[in-house]
Amino acid sequence: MSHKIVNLRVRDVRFPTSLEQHGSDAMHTDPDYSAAYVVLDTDSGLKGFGLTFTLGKGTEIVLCAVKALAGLVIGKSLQEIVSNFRGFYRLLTSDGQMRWLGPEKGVIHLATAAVLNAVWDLWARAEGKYHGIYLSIQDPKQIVSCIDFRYITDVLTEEEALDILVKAQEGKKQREDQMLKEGYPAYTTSCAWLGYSDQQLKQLCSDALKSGWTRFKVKVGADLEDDIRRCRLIRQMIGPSSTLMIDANQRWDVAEAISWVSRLAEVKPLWIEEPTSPDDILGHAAISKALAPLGIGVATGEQCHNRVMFKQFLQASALQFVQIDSCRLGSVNENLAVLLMAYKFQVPVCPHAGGVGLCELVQHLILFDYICVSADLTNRMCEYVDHLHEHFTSPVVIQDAHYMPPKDPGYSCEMLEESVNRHEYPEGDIWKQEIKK
Ligand SMILES: C[C@H](O)[C@@H](O)CC(=O)C(=O)O
Ligand SMILES: [Mg+2]
Repeated sequence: MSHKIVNLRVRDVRFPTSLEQHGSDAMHTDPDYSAAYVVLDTDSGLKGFGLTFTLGKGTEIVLCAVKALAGLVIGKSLQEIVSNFRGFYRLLTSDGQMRWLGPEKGVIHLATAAVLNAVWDLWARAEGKYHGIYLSIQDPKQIVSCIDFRYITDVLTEEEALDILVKAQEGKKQREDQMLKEGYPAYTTSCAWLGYSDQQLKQLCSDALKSGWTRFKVKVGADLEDDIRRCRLIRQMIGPSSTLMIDANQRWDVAEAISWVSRLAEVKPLWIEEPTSPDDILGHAAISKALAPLGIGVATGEQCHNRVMFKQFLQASALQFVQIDSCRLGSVNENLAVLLMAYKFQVPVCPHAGGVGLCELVQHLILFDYICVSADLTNRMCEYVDHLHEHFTSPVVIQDAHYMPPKDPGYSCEMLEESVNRHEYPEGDIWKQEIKK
């Protein structure tokens, strides 16, 4: 069946997370976790669901961008798209007029991610395989045919990518069985958003320890003395053998980042995440160099907008942990390119998932990375945040601080219709009540 796409719908879905300071950090003090939510209808009745993540205000702009891309999608059959997925990716990202809005960055790229995520969901559903994306694309040749290698062939050619994937076929079945049994290691960010009180932080941390969590991320960057107090508190609670990461969400200049993080070295963070502007590759390289003697790495990627940026971060040794994002990059297609480049540079991938639906999406990518690319779990873990999963038809399953492989076909980002209706902005009940206040 060809599954011709006959319609694309996009909705503005917002959750008032700022009311309780969930998701708050040094730069985003009041995020309302939100999404531009895309549904593709086909002539066969099969649907594809996709989204891109936003923080509330401005989601309507992403909706406009999705609508601008719709004309490139409607009328195409799934068959036509996946038989030349690289070409389709390029059609969306390199339209002769629209590429001026990016290219491959900002709102238009977020919109591209939402649309392509829905196409991947449609594909995986059409394949009907359990365990989602990573089992839907198996053949190394098919995998590389989804990637646009333009701008990255100086570090990774199609032939090299194919070679990596072919070599990783060895042991794939064992890794798959291992994941089905044990799951993929995760860390939690949900205990220590910046807006949480010490009391809340202690309670959440103690609950997380009881549930088996051993890896924790703490938001920092607003006030140094506060950071020292909060990080000491967490380190004391989790003990010396648990892993601690800190995240500044781009708060500092380069020199400030170095001196601030040096003061926090006593709590032994594994990484400092987004210490400065996400575009400052050489700044990150300087921070990496300065913090290496303290045993602290630099992690970044949640606002790294395309594969070219990741390429340069890797070339410049400007990061020690690659944080891919399922909605910032151009969907699975571009994430595949980054996973393969990270493998080539032997830098571990630890995906970003703080947001609505990101855990659901990114679990597929990291399972793919382990099973089909890296075959390595050293220094690797996937972020988990404990918010809003109840709004999805196939929410992530966490067992003993591990992501268990998804069981339903698809890309796991279909939301419950009732949740979408209630949270649609500004007409949903939730927002009508909020606006009345
Ligand atoms: C605004 C988001 O919650 C952001 O703080 C998430 C993030 O940086 C992370 O999860 O990492
Ligand atoms: Mg972060």
